[in-house]
Amino acid sequence: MKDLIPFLRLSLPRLPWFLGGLLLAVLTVVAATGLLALSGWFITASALAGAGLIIALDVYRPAGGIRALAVGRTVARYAERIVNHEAVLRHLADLRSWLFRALSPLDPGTLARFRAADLLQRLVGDIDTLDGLFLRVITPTLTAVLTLLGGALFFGLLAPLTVLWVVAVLALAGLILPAIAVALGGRSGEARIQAAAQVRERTVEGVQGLAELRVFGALPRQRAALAAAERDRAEAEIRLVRWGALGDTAAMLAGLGAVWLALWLGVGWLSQDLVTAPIVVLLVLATLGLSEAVAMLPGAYQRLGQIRTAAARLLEVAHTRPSLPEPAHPQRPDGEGSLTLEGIRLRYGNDAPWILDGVDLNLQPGRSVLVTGASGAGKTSLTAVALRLVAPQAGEARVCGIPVQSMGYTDLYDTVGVLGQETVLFADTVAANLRLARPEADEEALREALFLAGLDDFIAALPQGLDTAVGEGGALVSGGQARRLALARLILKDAPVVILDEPFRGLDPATIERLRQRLTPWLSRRATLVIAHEPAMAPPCTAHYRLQEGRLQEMASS
Ligand SMILES: Nc1ncnc2c1ncn2[C@@H]1O[C@H](COP(=O)(O)OP(=O)(O)OP(=O)(O)O)[C@@H](O)[C@H]1O
Repeated sequence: MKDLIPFLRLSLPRLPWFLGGLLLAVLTVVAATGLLALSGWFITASALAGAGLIIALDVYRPAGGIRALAVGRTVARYAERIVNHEAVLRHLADLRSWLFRALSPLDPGTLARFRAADLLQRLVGDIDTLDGLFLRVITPTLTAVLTLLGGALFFGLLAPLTVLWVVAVLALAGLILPAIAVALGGRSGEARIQAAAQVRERTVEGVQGLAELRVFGALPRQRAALAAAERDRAEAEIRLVRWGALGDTAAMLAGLGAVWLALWLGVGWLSQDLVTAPIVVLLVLATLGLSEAVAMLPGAYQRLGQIRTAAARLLEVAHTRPSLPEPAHPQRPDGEGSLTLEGIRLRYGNDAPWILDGVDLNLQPGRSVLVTGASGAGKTSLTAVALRLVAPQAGEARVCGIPVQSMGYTDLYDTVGVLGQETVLFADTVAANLRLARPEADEEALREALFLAGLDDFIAALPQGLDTAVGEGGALVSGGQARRLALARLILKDAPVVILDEPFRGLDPATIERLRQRLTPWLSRRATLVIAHEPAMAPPCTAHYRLQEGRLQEMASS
């Protein structure tokens, strides 16, 4: 149950909404019960008055009460639905931004522990499951407790105290049945959540890799795996529904038991002249109304298993810490941008070979260094050290003279601009994708950046120009254009230190030559590290090193 406590704490900002919803839920049950009881009392009293057994009967007040309760019940039910759903939807939105905030500082290595589709399931499906915590568990439980207490008070005032046995039967059913429901539904609920995650993973991967699956004839296997995951989910769901139906039946039987008890007690008191016949009918029907509050509980608690599993899955993400957390007292960079690496030694695992084995590098404003090397030589790992995405076993990376581990991520990424191997374009316009780097950039700044990235002609030829949509991941532009859009975005950022990892990958020689010329003046004002397989695939640099066996060998410098 302790997995649910953080979510109760997170719901506190929405407490007024939840309390309002609870109040309305109680009002709904009270109005429904009151309507049933008062109608029964009124019909019985009227019948007795008709038979001459009651001499004077005020018909106006009970009739008015019945009308008020009938209208009140409908209005309260409607308002309860609106308020409770508003409360839960706001709370779920809070949870999504809470989880996203927990995810955002995670470095790629830590994030890679979760599969993308699984994260999506946690952000969407698991958070949605938590709506049951308030709508189905907490609010109905408190409603049942409050209405039973109210019922006990009301019964106690009207009839001998032995009537409390009736409430006790309902309260006992409200305790025992949910406990049984939790025990029976727990495993199925957990299985349902795991199976739903499987279904989402298979579906997302299947859609993402559709072309590959089709080309390699693997679609039938993917379909079979998806069908198996769907079967598991359906089986878990059916088990849950079965237990739910059983719980509902048990709750109904307990309610009927309480009604029979009320009738039995009432008839006994009637024969002793302790109560009148209309009051007996009122007690019996009020018991029937109160049993409704208990009837909701088994079904709700039988879903608690999946709510708990979803909560645990969310906490797993929320408790994940980046392997290189933010420093407690970050140092702010000032002065000119520079990047230095000193004695860097890096390997991925204790027994793994050294990828970087004593790397020194010094980048000052106006100095650009090209690092070439074979595939797998460790070039990208070098940039990862500079960006504090991995921690080297020895040595230190400094930006503006400050060790990168002492800098906050925001300051680090404000100072060091990166064009990584993989860049992401959002399903938005060219302008919006560029303004990600500088939201306040005017059109002239956007066009200047596009010119430096060699995209001016391309954009000028588009009917919608800067407002052209690029599609998800840049699907509506070519690979080379997408890469240059990412380059233009980096240029717009105007960071004093720049890392370009294979900036000209996928470009033709003529475009490369144009970019080399345009980028040279821009790069000359900053400290630049360029990674490429060969010098022809990089802008002109002041020094050229080759990364081999974990060390940098100087090839040329000017
Ligand atoms: N997160 C990681 N965990 C384990 N090994 C890794 C990780 N990242 C890189 N490696 C390994 O480190 C070595 C260097 O990888 P890196 O990506 O730095 O090479 P690269 O020179 O950039 O290669 P390429 O030119 O092909 O991009 C490779 O053998 C790679 O498998």
